[in-house]
Amino acid sequence: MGDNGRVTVGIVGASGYGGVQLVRMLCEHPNVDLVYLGGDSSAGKPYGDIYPHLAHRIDLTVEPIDIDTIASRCQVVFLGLPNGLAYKMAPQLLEKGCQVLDLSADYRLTDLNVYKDWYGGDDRDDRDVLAKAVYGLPELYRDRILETNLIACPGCYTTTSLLAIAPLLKQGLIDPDTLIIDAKSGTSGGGRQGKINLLLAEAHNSLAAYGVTSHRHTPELEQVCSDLAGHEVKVQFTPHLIPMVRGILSTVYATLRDPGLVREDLRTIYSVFYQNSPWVRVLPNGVYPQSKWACGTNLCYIGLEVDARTDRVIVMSVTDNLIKGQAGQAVQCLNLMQGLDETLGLPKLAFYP
Ligand SMILES: NC(=O)C1=CN([C@@H]2O[C@H](COP(=O)(O)OP(=O)(O)OC[C@H]3O[C@@H](n4cnc5c(N)ncnc54)[C@H](OP(=O)(O)O)[C@@H]3O)[C@@H](O)[C@H]2O)C=CC1
Ligand SMILES: CC(=O)N[C@@H](CCC(=O)OP(=O)(O)O)C(=O)O
Repeated sequence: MGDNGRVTVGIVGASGYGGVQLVRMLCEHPNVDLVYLGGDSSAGKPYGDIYPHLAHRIDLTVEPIDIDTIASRCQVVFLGLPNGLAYKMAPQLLEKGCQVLDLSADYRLTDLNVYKDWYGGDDRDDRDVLAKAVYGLPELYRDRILETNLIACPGCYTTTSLLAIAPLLKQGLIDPDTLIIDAKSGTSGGGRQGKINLLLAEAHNSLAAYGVTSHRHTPELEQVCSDLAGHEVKVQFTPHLIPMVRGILSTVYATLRDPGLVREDLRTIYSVFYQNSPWVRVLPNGVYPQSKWACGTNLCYIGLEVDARTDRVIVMSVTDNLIKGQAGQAVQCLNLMQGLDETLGLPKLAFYP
């Protein structure tokens, strides 16, 4: 941050869903000067032509991606690009002194061989840079985020699910082998670029699982769950596409080690765990979260239940996949990296009732 208390920021991939949420929030951020928007097919277009509802607020044109230009103007750069592009840009930006927040998966997996198994990128060999990346989930890694210049922003399913699971694993309350994550996402989770399954005609009035046993968020979930548990954890993760635009509901099931625990106990444990986390709300007993409550906000709402008949805990967690699940969480990390209050510039109130 400059001596004037302001930070110059650029967004690469500004035309995408993550990009436009970043623009929306950073335009209103009290410490940010948005000075660069970059893109590929959108380069050369005034931003207000791509998103006319923002034309009155932002007067920038999307520029071709040029590292020297970006580094000469920006102290901080957000990369909102498809997987496999950030690792080709981030090392040069870091070298030139920028802080980088990558919204893609490129820096999330700490083992490059695991990354290559799930994402490809056989030419990739940037282990030194990868070693500097910090997983950008502030509720779990706040201290480390304060000390890095490279943030690997988590995926939307992983953010929502890990916030539901973390207290259980960190405190050894469940048998990790029994962990099942059943998650449901709106279609904006697939981004703005056309895909047949995301068409209204395909997704409307329908509900289906996909990536069963093979979704690429599985190794990301297992990496963080293993870190939290202190030993290797395998996760059964099943995502579903549901006919709505924004939001994720993640329902987590696991067997409790102590069958004597009741939901009041767990609620106390969760409330203490998240007492310094302004973006996590643990709901009162018997209240289960609805995805619309988080829509448009950086909040994650968590509801808890215990089934005394099966000795299982059931944790339900909701976020807006584009805000806490993506762009909002990145802004939360920016705030921490700049020594600012982590709530600055982030939406708190949902669109809906
Ligand atoms: N959508 C979601 O809910 C979440 C997404 N993510 C991740 O965040 C990242 C961005 O996602 P999202 O915003 O949904 O993506 P979108 O598909 O909406 O946007 C992609 C952006 O990348 C740019 N782009 C595409 N190809 C290239 C290229 N070859 N060179 C340069 N720029 C390119 C596009 O620019 P142009 O239009 O100019 O071509 C566009 O601005 C992805 O890695 C995604 O996996 C993470 C969490 C949640
Ligand atoms: C509904 C939908 O398609 N969702 C996306 C998840 C978006 C995301 O977080 O992807 P990254 O890990 O690549 O950043 C998917 O399942 O691929």
